[in-house]
Amino acid sequence: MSSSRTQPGYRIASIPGDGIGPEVISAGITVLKKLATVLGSFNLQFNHFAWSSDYYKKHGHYIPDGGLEDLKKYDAIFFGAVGAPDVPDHISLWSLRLALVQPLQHYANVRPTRVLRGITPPLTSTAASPSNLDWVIIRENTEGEYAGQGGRTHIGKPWEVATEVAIFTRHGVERLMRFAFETARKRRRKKLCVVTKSNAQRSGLVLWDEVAKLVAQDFPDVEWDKMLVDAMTTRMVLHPETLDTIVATNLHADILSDLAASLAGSIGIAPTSNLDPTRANPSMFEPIHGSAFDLVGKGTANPVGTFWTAAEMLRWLGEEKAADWLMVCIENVTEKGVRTPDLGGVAETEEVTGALCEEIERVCSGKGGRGSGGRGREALEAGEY
Ligand SMILES: NC(=O)c1ccc[n+]([C@@H]2O[C@H](COP(=O)([O-])OP(=O)(O)OC[C@H]3O[C@@H](n4cnc5c(N)ncnc54)[C@H](O)[C@@H]3O)[C@@H](O)[C@H]2O)c1
Ligand SMILES: O=C(O)[C@H](O)[C@@H](O)C(=O)O
Ligand SMILES: [K+]
Ligand SMILES: [Mn+2]
Repeated sequence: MSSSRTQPGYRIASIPGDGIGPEVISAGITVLKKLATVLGSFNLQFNHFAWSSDYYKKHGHYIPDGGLEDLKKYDAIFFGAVGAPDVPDHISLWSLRLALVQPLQHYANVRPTRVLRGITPPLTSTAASPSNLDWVIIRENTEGEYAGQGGRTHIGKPWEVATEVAIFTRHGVERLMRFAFETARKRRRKKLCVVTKSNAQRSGLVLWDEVAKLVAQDFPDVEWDKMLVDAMTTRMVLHPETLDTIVATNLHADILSDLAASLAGSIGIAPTSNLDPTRANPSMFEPIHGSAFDLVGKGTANPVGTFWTAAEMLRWLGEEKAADWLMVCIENVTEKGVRTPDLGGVAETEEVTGALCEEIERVCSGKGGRGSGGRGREALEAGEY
């Protein structure tokens, strides 16, 4: 039997979606294929799903009948973004992204942020420097403010009523808190900050706090504290070194994670994993940003968030070493200064992608090394990463 037959193979469903989604997902697939070819230790097979706002305008739905069942046959989902100027945002988000993460029970949304090598964070006068901004935000991803409970009556009348009810279940909060404490425990500093708003939100977020306190009893080795979400923005900007793992509700973490990405350089660099930690369903991986209508077709979308996302996907699939190597190569490229305009550079998406493929060839095929510019495979194998 040839060795290639014994290699692990992964089936990936790619859903590029809208706007810059297809631009960054195409870049991500190019890089993943290059990495798999150069390493030669695993195979990736991509199948494309054309579910998007254009598809919706033609067919009247984003996900066709049986689509969710089809997706369950894959090992992972590689997602771009959804949202188009001529479809209301609540229709597109609820018909595609939320129509995937909720039924697939992706209850843990994981958003790491750190300052990649070579990137100067925008607020250099504050404490947000590479050595002290290294966080992972855990976002509750299936309930809370995104529970979908609410409605409108007397539409258009002066007495119109609209409700948007946040739902917090003990089950939902507890499984998420456990995931957050476990994440904190695996990190070097073993610190968790529980973000809340239990002064104003006196039911759901009081339950949130109580469950955090209960779960904490099972993690005596994790040092944890609690922070109101408004004050948290200040702490993130002025005292980033006091934070490590952060857990917050669906909406709070959505907002805080865009702030985190920008403090580290740009919304264009940060990844997202939508995880079903039970592994009953395939998990979904996407850059943190949306479809960015303003950038479509310009060729300047930053693909780094998607590359980092690709590394997170490989890690979840069990390809830890490949994930580490990919991160080394990504940071060699950012350090070399091949950057898109959001990071102050002049490179286009394709140039960054090409530079990363070259770096993968150089580092991962064993040609790289300490003497040849960026860091290489030897350094990685010596445990320097
Ligand atoms: N997960 C998702 O699919 C997702 C996430 C966020 C927003 N959206 C949707 O995307 C649409 C646009 O939303 P928005 O403008 O609020 O958020 P956005 O993330 O699309 O863009 C916000 C800003 O960041 C910039 N930006 C985003 N990605 C970038 C990249 N890769 N490189 C460089 N700059 C980048 C954009 O140019 C824009 O100025 C809406 O329809 C929204 O609902 C979808
Ligand atoms: O899906 C959402 O909550 C957001 O609107 C989007 O911004 C995201 O972060 O995925
Ligand atoms: K996205
Ligand atoms: Mn968001």
